[in-house]
Amino acid sequence: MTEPQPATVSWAQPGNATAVADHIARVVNAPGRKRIAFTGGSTPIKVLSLLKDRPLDWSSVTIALTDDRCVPDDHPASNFGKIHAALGASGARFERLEEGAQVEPFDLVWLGMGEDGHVASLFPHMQAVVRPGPTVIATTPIPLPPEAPFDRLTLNRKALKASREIILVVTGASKKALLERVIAGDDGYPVADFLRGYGPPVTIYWSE
Ligand SMILES: O=C(O)[C@H](O)[C@@H](O)[C@H](O)[C@H](O)COP(=O)(O)O
Repeated sequence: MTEPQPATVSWAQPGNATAVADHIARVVNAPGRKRIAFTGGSTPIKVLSLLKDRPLDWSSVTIALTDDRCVPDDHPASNFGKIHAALGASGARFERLEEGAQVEPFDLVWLGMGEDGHVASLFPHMQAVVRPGPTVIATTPIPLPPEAPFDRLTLNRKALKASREIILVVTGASKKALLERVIAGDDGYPVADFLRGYGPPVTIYWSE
């Protein structure tokens, strides 16, 4: 087991959806089998449609989710539903979130971030079933966010950090300002654990 390293953080230039799709395509095209954890939320929609239209060979890829809302796959809030709609016919293998399941390491973890600095479904305030090791846990945000008022399943911190690298894809001035505060030393947000602790290198893709 390699010694944990302090996380390094870099800002991609450009940080737009095309650049994110290029990064993911490089991982997909690498030799051998790959595991990629996809974020949920609305930011990925543009990247997913770019990836869907690219002639990539997904047959060696396992697509996992960083987290999901506890809703049926055909519910508009389902992260699995969104990702499967874009890549379900790609030939990739899909790995569902199963509470308590041990999670294998990833080649790439793709995170988004909420305005409160949450990543995956690790919220500043939440009920959470704490489990040892890299695993899937159940969380309930406190308060329930109006845009997605649901219980969640999420990879825990250890599972999210068990990756060769992390990309953090965010839009808008307020999220950029939050990240700059965290990088400058503010530990008051869940994202801080990934930018200032020990863990894989993080590339931030930011756009307006
Ligand atoms: O299920 C979710 O909501 C996500 O996994 C979550 O962590 C998301 O990345 C942020 O909430 C940002 O969401 P937006 O991209 O919609 O701003």
